[in-house]
Amino acid sequence: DNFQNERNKPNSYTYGSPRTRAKNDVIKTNNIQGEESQHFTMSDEPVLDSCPSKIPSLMDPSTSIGFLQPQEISLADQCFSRPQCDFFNPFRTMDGSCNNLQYPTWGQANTASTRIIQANYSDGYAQPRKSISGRELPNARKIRTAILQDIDKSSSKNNLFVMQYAQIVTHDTEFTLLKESGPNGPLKCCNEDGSAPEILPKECLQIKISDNNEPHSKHRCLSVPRALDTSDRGCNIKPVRQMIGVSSFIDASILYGSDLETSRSIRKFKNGKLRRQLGPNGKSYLPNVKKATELCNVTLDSTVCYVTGDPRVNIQPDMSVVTILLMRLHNYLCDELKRLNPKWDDERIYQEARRLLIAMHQHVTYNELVPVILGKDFARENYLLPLSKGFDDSYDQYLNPTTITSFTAAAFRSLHSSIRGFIELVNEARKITSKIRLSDFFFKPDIVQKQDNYDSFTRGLLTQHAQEVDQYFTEEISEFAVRIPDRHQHIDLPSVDLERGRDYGEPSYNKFRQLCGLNEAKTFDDLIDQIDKKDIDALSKVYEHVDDVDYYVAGLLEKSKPGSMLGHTFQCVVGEMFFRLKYGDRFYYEFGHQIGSFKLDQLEEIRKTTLGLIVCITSDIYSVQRNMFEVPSSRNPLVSCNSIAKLNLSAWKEE
Ligand code: HEM
Ligand SMILES: [Ca+2]
Repeated sequence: DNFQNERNKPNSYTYGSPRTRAKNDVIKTNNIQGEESQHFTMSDEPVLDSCPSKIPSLMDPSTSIGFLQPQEISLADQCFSRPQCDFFNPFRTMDGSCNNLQYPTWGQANTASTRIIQANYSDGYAQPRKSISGRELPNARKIRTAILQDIDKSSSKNNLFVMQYAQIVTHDTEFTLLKESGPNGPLKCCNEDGSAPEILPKECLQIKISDNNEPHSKHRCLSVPRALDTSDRGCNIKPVRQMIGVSSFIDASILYGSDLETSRSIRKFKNGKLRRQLGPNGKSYLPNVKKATELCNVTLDSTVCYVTGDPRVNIQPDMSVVTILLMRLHNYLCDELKRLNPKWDDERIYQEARRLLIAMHQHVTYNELVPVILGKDFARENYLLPLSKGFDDSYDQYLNPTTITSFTAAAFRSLHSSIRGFIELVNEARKITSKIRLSDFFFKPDIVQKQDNYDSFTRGLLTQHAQEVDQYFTEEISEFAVRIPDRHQHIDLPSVDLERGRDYGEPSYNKFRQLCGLNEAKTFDDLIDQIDKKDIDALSKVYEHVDDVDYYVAGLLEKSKPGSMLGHTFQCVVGEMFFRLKYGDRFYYEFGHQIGSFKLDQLEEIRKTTLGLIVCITSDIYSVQRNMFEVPSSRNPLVSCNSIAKLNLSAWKEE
């Protein structure tokens, strides 16, 4: 019946379909018309990639091994009741439900993630994978300290804004919920004194820190509560799927919330606006939480801890800064829309401003961020770049946009490697005025609204180099990070990332090689096509067998692809996710002829959006570089905000 239908279609429809070829033509035409030179004037000639990493959706099934059986692809849909959809609603729901009218739970918050590759659990259900020898896999912390050390390697041109916008997109599209996290915070899998418990609670994974390996560490145990999954929702699909706490779509749920209640709690209900507080300097900041939560350890009425659509806003100051940027943008758009349409009521202005902000955010994501992360050639070849004119009519209702486990539990976490341990504050003359140590400011955003720090943080994001995405991580997140404020919940982020992959049942690296069109490695030496010899040696020292190697570790060791921050298999899986988040989103801003589509003149205006313009609108910064994800240089000079065309929203004026 119905269930059977949805199983079969995705594969037969997306693999090498005529739609793919049609799109190819469109892209070629654009190139001839010189769309190239528009935003990336400095872009070099295309770099030939001898072994291009395609994304599985666009691969011929004979090249990519589609490991999942068709009937497994949307298995988890059965776990959740079918929401009632309003077919004529031109606006997105808050939780992402009903985006797909046929499969209305796709992408909905608090439903299960989806898999693109067969899970590997040792019991076929939920227990983490073992070595093919039957023994336990090597300890995550041991791998981390052996291979994922702290070595300072700056990216040559990418700035920290790449890191920050990527974290925004992360929180927009994924939120791993932990088992038994309640009023007391997440489950504690280690003793208070940092030692390892004799008997491990069954909802825990545990990373022991061995005496031999690290005699001087004061910790003996890293707590890793397991992720909430379908079994916790009373649904017995096998193997389990982990729950995702936010709407999968790139819909600014970080700002608006992923449920109706949250979204209403942060609205002002006047002229469409979001609530805000005035800082000492008369500028807008997010409002403070009223009472303490797990992620906000407020002690005084005056403690600054922000409330917005997503509770992770306070995790580190730059995350707060960019969320404030989005809030200011929303309220700015409300003013503009109200001026053009004085008759619109609060609800109408709110929804129209939200729709427009999401479109701008998607445009920045696909036009500016995705080409930097994945490489411009890769983005173009895989239809990820926006068109330069006209509507895109390629919405694919059989493409599942739900957050992919391999993306959230491994591939996209690779950008943790781009984090810097010290954050620079920078003045208008682009001089560094101070530096803060990241670990001093986890969950302490009050620094953001002191003096003109907001602008100084933003300039810092624009001028400070990101770290390279490689096997190295700053100790600020591997040694000095905490999961929640003031609870001595020590966390080693790269170790947890690695362990989280096992928690999610991600198979070993070798399977991803095949998924992404590479040969299966029979021996460690076969990894040489992607990984340097010395790193292969390091892998063979910690792992028993090449089939044991974790995807996260090997992916970090892969040489990056031309023009991309990522290696072959991360580029492939991250590319697949961005492809689905575009063509599987009925409300994607470039689509025409959908109930929520923009008018053509509105779309053309949205396409003029750049991150530079948004920063100029929302701050007291007077100049920005054109290519906002690269540090300023003679090839990427600062330009005055006055020279950047303001948005012209006259196309939003109703008769
Ligand atoms: C200082 C900055 C950051 C901190 C402190 C931080 C911290 C964390 C923490 C504590 C987790 C949860 C780990 C777990 O229990 O599984 C996490 C998850 C994650 N982070 Fe970060 N992160 C930072 C920046 C970034 C950036 C720049 C990216 C860019 C892509 C990113 C991507 C992710 C992803 C994809 C996840 C998994 C999300 C989920 O499934 O919930 N993070 N991060
Ligand atoms: Ca979202």
